[in-house]
Amino acid sequence: MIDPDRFEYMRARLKERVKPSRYMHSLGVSQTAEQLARIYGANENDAAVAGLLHDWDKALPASELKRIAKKHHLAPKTVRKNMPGVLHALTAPRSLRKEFPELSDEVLQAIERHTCGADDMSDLDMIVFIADIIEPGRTFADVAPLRAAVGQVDLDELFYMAYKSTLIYLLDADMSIHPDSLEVWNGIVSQRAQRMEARKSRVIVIE
Ligand SMILES: Nc1ncnc2c1ncn2[C@@H]1O[C@H](COP(=O)(O)OP(=O)(O)O)[C@@H](O)[C@H]1O
Repeated sequence: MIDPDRFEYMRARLKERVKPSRYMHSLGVSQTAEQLARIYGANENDAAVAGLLHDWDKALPASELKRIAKKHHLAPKTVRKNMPGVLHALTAPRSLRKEFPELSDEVLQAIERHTCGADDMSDLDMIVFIADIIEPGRTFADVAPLRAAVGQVDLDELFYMAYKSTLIYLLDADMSIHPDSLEVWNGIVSQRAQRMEARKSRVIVIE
């Protein structure tokens, strides 16, 4: 359980660090992640904190993000050069660990994975990833079906929908895609196929 005063302190520190619109987005992600955690049975405090701090390094200049990523081997050269937008997620755990030593590995991992995901996402990882996309301030064209699916589909399915919409967005915008994302996507679709298959065989048994 996080101490409310500590949460307030984190909020205040974030407010000093990012621009107002990013701060509002972070509050939205925090609240949405907390709601998702309540609905899907994850730790609500962890979700609120990870959501709040997920964009901690977002305001750092690209040159600084690239320097940190290079120094600590966080991303290959092609990612540092062509997709600097993903670097803030990879660098944040390092600075957050120094700033707030009480943050758990689970929370830091969810922050690290909020942009590109990973092939073994925890429930908390998925919750923060999804909350980043559907928080109330987001106005993407295809955000409505994602919001409508909350609580109607299981968390894996919601993550599948959110990841797919991110990839479609990147393709539509002619943006580079992190090379690991294809592997993540392949894992998502193969696990989904297995879930569908398992569901089908359960239905046959009942019939
Ligand atoms: N898998 C990916 N490969 C490359 N770029 C990505 C990927 N996912 C997101 N991005 C880009 O990285 C940037 C930061 O992503 P993110 O932190 O999720 O979004 P935002 O800054 O809107 O909160 C965005 O410009 C986004 O388009």
